[in-house]
Amino acid sequence: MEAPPYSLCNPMKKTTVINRSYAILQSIAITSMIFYRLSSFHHSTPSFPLLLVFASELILSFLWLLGQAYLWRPCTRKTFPERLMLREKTAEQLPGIDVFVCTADPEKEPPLEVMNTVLSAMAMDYPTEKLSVYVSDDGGCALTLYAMREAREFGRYWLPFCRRFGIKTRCPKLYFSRYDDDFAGRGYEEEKENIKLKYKLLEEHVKKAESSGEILRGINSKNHPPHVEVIQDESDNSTGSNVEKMPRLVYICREKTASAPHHFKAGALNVVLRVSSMISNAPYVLVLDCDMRCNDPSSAKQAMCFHLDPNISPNLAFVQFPQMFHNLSNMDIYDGKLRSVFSVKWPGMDGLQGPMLSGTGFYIKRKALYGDIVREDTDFTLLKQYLGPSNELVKSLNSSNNNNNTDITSRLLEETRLLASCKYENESQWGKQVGFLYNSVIEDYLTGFTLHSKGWKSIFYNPPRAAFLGTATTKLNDTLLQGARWNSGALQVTFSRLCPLVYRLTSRMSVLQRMCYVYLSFQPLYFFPIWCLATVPQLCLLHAIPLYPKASSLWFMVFSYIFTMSQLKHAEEVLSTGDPIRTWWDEQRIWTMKAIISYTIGTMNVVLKCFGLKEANFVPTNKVADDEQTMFYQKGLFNFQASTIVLVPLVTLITLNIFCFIAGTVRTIIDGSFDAMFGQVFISFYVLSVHYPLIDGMVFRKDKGRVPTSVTISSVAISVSVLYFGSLIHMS
Ligand SMILES: O=c1ccn([C@@H]2O[C@H](COP(=O)(O)OP(=O)(O)O[C@H]3O[C@H](CO)[C@@H](O)[C@H](O)[C@H]3O)[C@@H](O)[C@H]2O)c(=O)[nH]1
Ligand SMILES: [Mn+2]
Repeated sequence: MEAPPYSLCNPMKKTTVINRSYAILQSIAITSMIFYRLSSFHHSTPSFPLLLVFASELILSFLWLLGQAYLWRPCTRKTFPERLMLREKTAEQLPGIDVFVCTADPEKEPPLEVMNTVLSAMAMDYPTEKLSVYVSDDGGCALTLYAMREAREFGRYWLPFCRRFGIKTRCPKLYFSRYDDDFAGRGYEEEKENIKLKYKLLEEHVKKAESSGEILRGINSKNHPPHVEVIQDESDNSTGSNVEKMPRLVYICREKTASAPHHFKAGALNVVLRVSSMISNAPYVLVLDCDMRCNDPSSAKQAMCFHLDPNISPNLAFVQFPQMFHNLSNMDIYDGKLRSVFSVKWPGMDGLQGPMLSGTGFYIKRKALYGDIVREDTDFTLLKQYLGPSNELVKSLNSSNNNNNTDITSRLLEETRLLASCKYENESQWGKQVGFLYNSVIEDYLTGFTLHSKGWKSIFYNPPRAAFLGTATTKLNDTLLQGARWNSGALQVTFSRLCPLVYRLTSRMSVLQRMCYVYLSFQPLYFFPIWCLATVPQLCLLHAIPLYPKASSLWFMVFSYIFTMSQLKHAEEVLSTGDPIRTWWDEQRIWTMKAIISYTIGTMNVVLKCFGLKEANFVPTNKVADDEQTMFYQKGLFNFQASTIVLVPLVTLITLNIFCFIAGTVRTIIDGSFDAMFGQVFISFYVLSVHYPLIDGMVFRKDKGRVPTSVTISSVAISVSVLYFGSLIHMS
């Protein structure tokens, strides 16, 4: 009899039926709409506004069509780590895992938080000698290094405590804030108090070091030599059997100079990839952002249920866990949890070739990152052309150094300085064909895409207990600017030779899988239809130019069917992922805001970059919560303390819609043209009701989070000019 598998994959049958029926009916409706538009053009030459609206409809339809790929074949998975442990029997047989934790900015990413992430990773439920944790510090900050040393010392108490009492929340800060483990064994209470005191002390140490400022003097985050340090303390040298074994902890600060490009996170990850190959060279790598604490110590074993399954493993590149967050409010007005990505799109792709790489929370096969070139028969010199000048690195490819050599020779440590230097990658294929790719600030998307195009598969695993918990953006400004960075990254890919629409068309990637990739890289294009639909029908309403069929006509049914069904589908999706119906409405709003701000800024950045007017940039998101901002977010209130570039367009559009709605409706009533203008009245009504919080912020709110009066005034001024120019167009 065949042994039971380590994991199961269940197709979501009911969802599939709903999704496909919706897709088919909606395609018929969309085709009819396009037919209606084209045949109406046949009768009379279309006006400019009508052309804009039609172009918008075409773009929306194109993106809609691509989006259906995510819904075609969704599935869910289950793992059985106990079976794995039973079969692999001893810890010896488990493969090594190297955990990479990236940090870049000690102000936005406080070392205390990084330390918590590192501790949670070191405390994972995995054989100690098979686990190494590497911290990549792009900030070159001595405080971070100091915090890592302190963390390791604290780990001596923390790790045994977690193991002894089977604590599930292994991130100290989270644990002390919620104590949700229902353990009450002998000695637990006492130990808990004990360890809590130690943790407080640790926090104090780090805070003191920070406030003394001593440690931060002379640090330059853009210019510093490489520094690799295997963190050790006295107990490491003692051989007593009562000394708790600890996973290895390595601090890496790569060299940076102002003149050499450092390629942001991808560059950092590639350095760690090389350096770790000298030290532990584990066959699997877990990548974590500095705020992504491990929340379930068993995630490594869960991932191994796939990586060690002989039926799945040969072409499996990575197992992606969803990003989840510890600081979400019940009223997540900014969609900080990225619901549609991790509850709909990724499970959908899981039924195809697998989810996209999502930056953090994935277990990836080291070999997959080294690229096709790494085969046994590849010539040594060719390998060096790919991997750069280090012989040691090339040698490491075929050695399965399983992380149990405790002392790393000084020669290898010296080699790591070379591997972490700026010039190392010159004339190699790092970032082009090897490691994490550089063409875009969304290195994850791009790297995952090329892996899939080479035939690798991936798996999405969403376990009952969140495996990792990060910090979600809880400010309007942060959310929209983060979205702008992602979307300029996406568009960078669209405009490059790696554009998923055309790259390696003959590869083994399925059409549906490709559609998913194309969707994300073309998504910034939403900016065009959304801007158009937020202005053109409204201005035309004001000037009594009808853009839609009469409400009483049959063709109007087509338009209202498309709109209603897409809303119902969205609502159905929200409810089926277990969210309240309010989320549907909130998502409508934040999605439009993203289209207006993030997609637009994202597109502008890429255009400016094409003309050499702007450099690609990766400004890390803020991970420090201030009380005021958290208060607004927790209450589900928008915080309009945001930069002008974010606020002015939004407020201007709302002002414009208010004006057009009121004046336009009055006019249609006087003219008696309600039948012809109903569609447009409805659109502006819809815009205003979805974005009511903006009106509230402009007119009624008195608190600090309201829309600043200066913004309202300038926005009113801009909308008046738009109205004026709008009427000029009409006259021409
Ligand atoms: O020059 C840099 C810039 C950033 N980072 C690190 O990259 C991580 C992600 O940065 P963050 O500011 O948190 O960006 P997010 O937009 O929240 O990140 C999401 O989007 C990124 C780009 O797609 C992915 O890499 C991330 O994993 C994903 O969580 C953080 O740990 C940073 O420290 C570096 O190491 N070096
Ligand atoms: Mn982040």
